[in-house]
Amino acid sequence: MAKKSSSKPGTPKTSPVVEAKPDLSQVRAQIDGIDQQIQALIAERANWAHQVGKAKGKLAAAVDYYRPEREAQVLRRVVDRNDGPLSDDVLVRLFREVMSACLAQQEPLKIGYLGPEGTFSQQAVYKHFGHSAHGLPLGSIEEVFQEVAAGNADFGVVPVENSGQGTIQVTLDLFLTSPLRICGEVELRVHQYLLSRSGRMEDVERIFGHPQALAQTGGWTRTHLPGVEKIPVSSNAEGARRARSADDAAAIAGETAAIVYGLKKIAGPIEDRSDNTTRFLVIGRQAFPPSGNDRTSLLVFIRDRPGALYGVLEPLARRGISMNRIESRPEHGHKWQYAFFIDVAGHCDESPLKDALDEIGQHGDEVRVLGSYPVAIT
Ligand SMILES: O=C(O)C(=O)C[C@]1(C(=O)O)C=C[C@@H](O)C=C1
Repeated sequence: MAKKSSSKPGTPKTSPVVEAKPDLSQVRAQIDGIDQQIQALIAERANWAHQVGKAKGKLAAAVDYYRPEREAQVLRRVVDRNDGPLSDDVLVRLFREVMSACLAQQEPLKIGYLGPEGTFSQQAVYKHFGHSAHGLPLGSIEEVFQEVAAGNADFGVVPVENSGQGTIQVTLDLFLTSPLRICGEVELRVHQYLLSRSGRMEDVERIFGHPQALAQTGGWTRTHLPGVEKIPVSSNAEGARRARSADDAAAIAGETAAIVYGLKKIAGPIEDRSDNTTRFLVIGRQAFPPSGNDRTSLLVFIRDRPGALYGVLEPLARRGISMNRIESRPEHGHKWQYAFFIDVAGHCDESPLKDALDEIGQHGDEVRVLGSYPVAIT
């Protein structure tokens, strides 16, 4: 949240007086002047960002110029400086767009996501990389992993968990065999809407939606549309696409899908939980240095012996390293053996996490660092 405080150096002396009715043309003249300054400063910033690019030397592609740890530091400073009236979310969004445009001066990043256009994954891509990145809609989460691994996309954005519905297991399972690294996380507040061609609730006899979307809105649909058929599809956007071509069909999807597929809102937001949030991971081919507030995702293969899991967790707990997630999945090709996905605070190159990982490694359990990355900012 934006912090309220008394004015500080740099606060414009021309802030509008609220008591008297201001003169519209005078106020607009002020805004014109400020816009001119902002534009000049953005151009100056873009020139400096170009210099940074040169300072990095001759690199092969856009992906080589991208620095998520630096972007996180810039955005944290934006939040720290914010005295309102705009919220932290809004300011972070604006500054992300500026950095996205600055980076795209070299060449836009190519980001794979679960398509088609209009999915929440696409929203997560633009939330994290800004609109100067080039989104690449793909057919499945597996394809996102494949295209990043093959170098056809610079990064991928894949859903990993929802605050109400839990883990997206297909994503975790792909990490069991993939060489890719986790380079970031994105949290997206998910608002679901009932959408249709006509916008009339009385026309609806069938509802298309991704199984997660149908589950997130189960309470609402049972109350308001009891007995209506629910048809699971591969993505919310696919549901919107199908609803576009039938009078008696509706889709449950986000606002972006409504715009992309030309549907009207019947109702919404209709998610049962008001804090409905999906967490996405950014996957890439390289590791990045610490940003100052990082999280690390570990994949631990534990051999079948007494106290094996304790042996992994104890060195973390002893050093006061907080763990905010642990999840087990059956190991591929090893019946009744489990792999543990563990998220902990800190960066794997820094103490105390580095020391804990060294100690765990000495027990003979296989510990893979899937990635250390900046904690999501707003
Ligand atoms: O600082 C850098 O390394 C830059 O390339 C500049 C900049 C920015 O616009 O601030 C742009 C892209 C990077 O991902 C990080 C930051």
